[in-house]
Amino acid sequence: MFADSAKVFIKSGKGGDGHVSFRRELFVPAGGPDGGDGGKGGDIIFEVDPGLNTLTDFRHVRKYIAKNGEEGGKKRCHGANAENLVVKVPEGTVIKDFETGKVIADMSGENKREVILKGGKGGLGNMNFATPTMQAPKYAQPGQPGHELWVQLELKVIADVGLVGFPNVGKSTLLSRVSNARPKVANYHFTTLNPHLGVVDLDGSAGFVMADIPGLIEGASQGVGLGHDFLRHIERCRVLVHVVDAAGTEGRDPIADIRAINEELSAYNPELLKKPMVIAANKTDSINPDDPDPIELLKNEFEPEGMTVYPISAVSGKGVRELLYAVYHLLQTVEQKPVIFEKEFEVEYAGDRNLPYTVTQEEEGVFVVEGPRIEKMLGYTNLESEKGFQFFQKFLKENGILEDLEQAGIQEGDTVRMYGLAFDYYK
Ligand SMILES: Nc1nc2c(ncn2[C@@H]2O[C@H](COP(=O)(O)OP(=O)(O)OP(=O)(O)O)[C@@H](O)[C@H]2O)c(=O)[nH]1
Repeated sequence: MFADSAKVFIKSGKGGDGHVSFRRELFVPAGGPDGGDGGKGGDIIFEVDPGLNTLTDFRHVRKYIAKNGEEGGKKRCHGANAENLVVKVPEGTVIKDFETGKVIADMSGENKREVILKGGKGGLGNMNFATPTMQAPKYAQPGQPGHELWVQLELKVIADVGLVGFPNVGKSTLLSRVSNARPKVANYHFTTLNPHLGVVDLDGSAGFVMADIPGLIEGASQGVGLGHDFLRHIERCRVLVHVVDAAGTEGRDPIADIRAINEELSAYNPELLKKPMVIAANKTDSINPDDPDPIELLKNEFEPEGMTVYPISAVSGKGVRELLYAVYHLLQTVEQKPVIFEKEFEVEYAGDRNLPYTVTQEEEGVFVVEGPRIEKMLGYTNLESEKGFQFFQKFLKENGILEDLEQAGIQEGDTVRMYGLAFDYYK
């Protein structure tokens, strides 16, 4: 069974307590303190395992608890550090705080391993606390507690091309025809409960990954039906193929269907409409010749908007090759921006709601901050000045992202472009 989301509990280990003890030696009546330090608690680390492609295992094992550090011992013995607990996830797993929904980590691209919860530090043993005035300290530090959190794991399928369309228009049939994927095909709605991936192989050399994004219906952007679960998968596709039932076999109107789907896409994330789209006008084998030609109608409606219409029959295979080559060529034209660093974060606004922002590193030394209200968060800061840069750093620090950015290599003098609703600013 395929699972693309799971809720799990994670907990890092507590640090071992420091030890209180005194040297006991023959003929040395009052030996000094020799209580050792406690060991560090285990971290919770998430790591990408390229062999995994589902979150199914997390439906069975839902608790991941790292071991505690060992207590310090006498004779200055350092307690053992606990082993870190490494949780293996498929590439494309997004880890969110279950309570707040805030993204903690996105295990995609370069990000293959990330410490999600740090184990507690071990406490210092009493050997550390001897001073000239207090030569026999009877206390040691306790180990620091571990951290615990419920996290939501979500798997974003990374496909080059996404098939979108209402149920029963023939998406599964098309995907199974053109790829090695064999999704279930049946004549009832929501046949396909999982997004299916298929590798489309064109003449053995060129190819791409295509996903059947099932269950997209009106209201999906509000979570109706399988709603958000599937819209999420579309975000990373580079090209979208609208599959419609050109024959209108279930009384569907292909033009209205495409408009409705685009509205759902836009309501979920307006950026989705910027992706290149083509139309696969399916079921041409059952078009009623007495009706007005649906292909012509679709062309007149959508080609002026830049969406090319390809008449196909997924069942007979007619027109499918032309569609695939067109999609392949379109993919070549879409520039794939390598994102070096990407982080989502939220900023409290007007005390009662959080606004979402992202920081992206587009290339060496160029960072982009995007969000709804840039001027509110930074004022009219001039980043060129040292003061401006410090202000920006402070802002990033307060929002918990400076550390990540420093790791990604941000430094004074880097370009920071900021895009907001109110104004665009860049140095
Ligand atoms: N006549 C005809 N029927 C087709 C064609 N393509 C698909 N069908 C039929 O349409 C029905 C639905 O096809 P599916 O491939 O399951 O549709 P889907 O869009 O994947 O549907 P969901 O999985 O519910 O989202 C099936 O009965 C198919 O046999 C075609 O080119 N011509």
